[in-house]
Amino acid sequence: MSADTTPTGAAPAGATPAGATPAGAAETAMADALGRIATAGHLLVALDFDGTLAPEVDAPRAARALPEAQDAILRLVALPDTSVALVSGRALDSLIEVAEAPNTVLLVGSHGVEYRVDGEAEVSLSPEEQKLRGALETILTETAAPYDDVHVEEKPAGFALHTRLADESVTDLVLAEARRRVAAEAPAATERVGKNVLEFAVRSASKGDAIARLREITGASAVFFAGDDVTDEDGFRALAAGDFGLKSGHGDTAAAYRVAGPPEVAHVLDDLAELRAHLGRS
Ligand SMILES: O=P(O)(O)OC[C@H]1O[C@H](O[C@H]2O[C@H](CO)[C@@H](O)[C@H](O)[C@H]2O)[C@H](O)[C@@H](O)[C@@H]1O
Repeated sequence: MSADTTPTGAAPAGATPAGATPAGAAETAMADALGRIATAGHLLVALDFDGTLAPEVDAPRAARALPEAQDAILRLVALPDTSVALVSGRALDSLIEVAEAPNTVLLVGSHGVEYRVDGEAEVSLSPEEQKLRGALETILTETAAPYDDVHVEEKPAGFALHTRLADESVTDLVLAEARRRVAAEAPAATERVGKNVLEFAVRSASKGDAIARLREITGASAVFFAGDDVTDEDGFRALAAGDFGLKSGHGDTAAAYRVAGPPEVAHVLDDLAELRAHLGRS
């Protein structure tokens, strides 16, 4: 395998393998597992976007998948009995803008709230959800307003507070104030924590729900899922025996395998596309 793995260990999905296995053994175990999943009867390749396909950048609209990752996705989605899905925390419109993916790639936005699976997607909120979303908008825009380096991202079912550009003391203040007001004024909201982002939403769907739904829609016999952030852990926990979970970067994880970041994820996808194109399927 050409992927430059940072071997934090290999273990069944659901385990936390960090540091459990010597470097060479982990790399071999990962190569073996990739070889096995490449032969799945119907393979679903589900991929997080930011921090997995695309390196992190300060402006969310500027994020793009690495060219090698984009190329591997196009090769995978062109293979028979192979589905590719992007499973992102971004609003679907934002994902469509940055991912530049063909229509054959399935898209899941807002951590499992929005789907582009068969035609146009639309999120229709109930009156109660609209009211809750309105309360969240007020709370988060008022909380961010005093700070130039904090911005609010609008999503169909919620809002995200971005603090990447703020210093630590401002970040601490803003997050505490947002949580205090949401607890008091919008307690039904779902909180999601990510890298320099705190989101509140009116729906509690997760990437685990998305993996389960995509597995059903595609009829996949095995799932490959790669992600980097806290919310991707729901996706890793939805994997089963015979699936393949790949963590991008540092942090505790339920994924069985880990690489250093987006360039290494792209190498693994390249290997997977190559293997699946040339191996028979089971
Ligand atoms: O599930 P993902 O596809 O990983 O989306 C998670 C969040 O990604 C975006 O924010 C993150 O990436 C930005 C661009 O690199 C970065 O500036 C920000 O600090 C990160 O949190 C997106 O803006 C969010 O809506 C997603 O929830």
